Amino acid sequence: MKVGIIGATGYGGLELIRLLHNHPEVEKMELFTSSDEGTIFSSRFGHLFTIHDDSLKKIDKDTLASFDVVFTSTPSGVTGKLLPTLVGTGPKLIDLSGDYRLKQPDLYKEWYKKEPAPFELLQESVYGLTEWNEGQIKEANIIANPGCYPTAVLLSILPLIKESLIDANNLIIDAKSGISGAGNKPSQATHFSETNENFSIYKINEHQHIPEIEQAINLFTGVSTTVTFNTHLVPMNRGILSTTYSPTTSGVTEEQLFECLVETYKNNPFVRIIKGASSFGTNRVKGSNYCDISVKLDERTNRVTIVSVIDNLVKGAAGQAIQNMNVQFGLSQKTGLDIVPLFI
Ligand SMILES: NC(=O)C1=CN([C@@H]2O[C@H](COP(=O)(O)OP(=O)(O)OC[C@H]3O[C@@H](n4cnc5c(N)ncnc54)[C@H](OP(=O)(O)O)[C@@H]3O)[C@@H](O)[C@H]2O)C=CC1
Ligand SMILES: CC(=O)N[C@@H](CCC(=O)OP(=O)(O)O)C(=O)O
Repeated sequence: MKVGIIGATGYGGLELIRLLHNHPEVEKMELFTSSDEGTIFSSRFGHLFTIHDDSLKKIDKDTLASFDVVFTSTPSGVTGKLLPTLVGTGPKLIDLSGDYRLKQPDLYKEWYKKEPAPFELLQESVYGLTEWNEGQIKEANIIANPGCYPTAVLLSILPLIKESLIDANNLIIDAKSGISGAGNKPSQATHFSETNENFSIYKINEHQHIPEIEQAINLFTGVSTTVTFNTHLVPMNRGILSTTYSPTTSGVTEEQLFECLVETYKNNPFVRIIKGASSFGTNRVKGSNYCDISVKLDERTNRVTIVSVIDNLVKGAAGQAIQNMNVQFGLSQKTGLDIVPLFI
């Protein structure tokens, strides 16, 4: 398989390179840039010395036409314009940005404050939450890889909403992320002296992943709802922990909630349901494509606490993108992704 990566110099791109390097079906990998053409990749990223010593190439649709798959890992607003030039030229397109996730252009405009991608391509793109959309992903030419937060949130709550075990009209979702979630471009908000020894909430009630979560709940369960969703920055590099608080439906037990998750994901290698955990952290999944989920019912309040953890750069980005590529090409989902978490 011949694979191209646009945005290879970013955090998502670097993670694609790390994982695809060990993918047995990838024979050739070329890296594309909008700003650093001709630079030897390993001269910029020394950890790839002897692993990827080729130069960065200019983004060019005729060159890209000979690839089997092209990953775009670029800031929002880029692929809305770039992908229309690549659609139909040959490769399968897997976009890691938010540009093709929201079906309604007005929602994208409202939450991303940017111009949306063309309407027809928004309708053609397939939402790449692998465990929930395998059938469509298999046939897709354009995959909108989910956001990092929505991946952690949706995997943990969709089964319980679908089986009406929780009250989908009262969801409070509280999520925390490591700083690599913000990408490699330095900013005031991610400056070391302002993130180290600090813990902050940001984009209060305004996060762009709110409409994505609501759209996906509706797509996969048929339930229309609004959610309270807030995000926090944790002074660590990788990892997302999502905690959802929800009232349960009358009479539901912790065992039923647990069994629902186990049953939903019994054939899905990357979702692990953990029984009776009283503590839970992102080091369970660091560097891997796993999403670990735990549920605990508070019988005093009849509210359930649903916790999930992912590595934002793996299951939240590059890993899930490769999982989707595997589905598209008829490979086992685990191909190239069978990685033991780092833990420390
Ligand atoms: N970081 C994360 O945890 C996650 C990120 N995402 C999304 O994935 C995308 C990539 O994220 P991330 O890797 O963190 O971002 P980064 O900011 O780290 O990297 C983005 C890369 O895109 C390239 N780029 C910038 N502008 C353009 C342009 N106009 N045309 C083509 N390429 C461009 C740059 O490379 P060059 O200058 O070489 O072209 C840059 O290195 C984003 O949309 C992000 O929201 C999704 C899930 C998780
Ligand atoms: C820690 C951090 O800043 N995370 C980013 C996640 C970005 C992302 O995934 O945004 P897209 O929807 O454009 O893909 C954020 O909260 O905006």
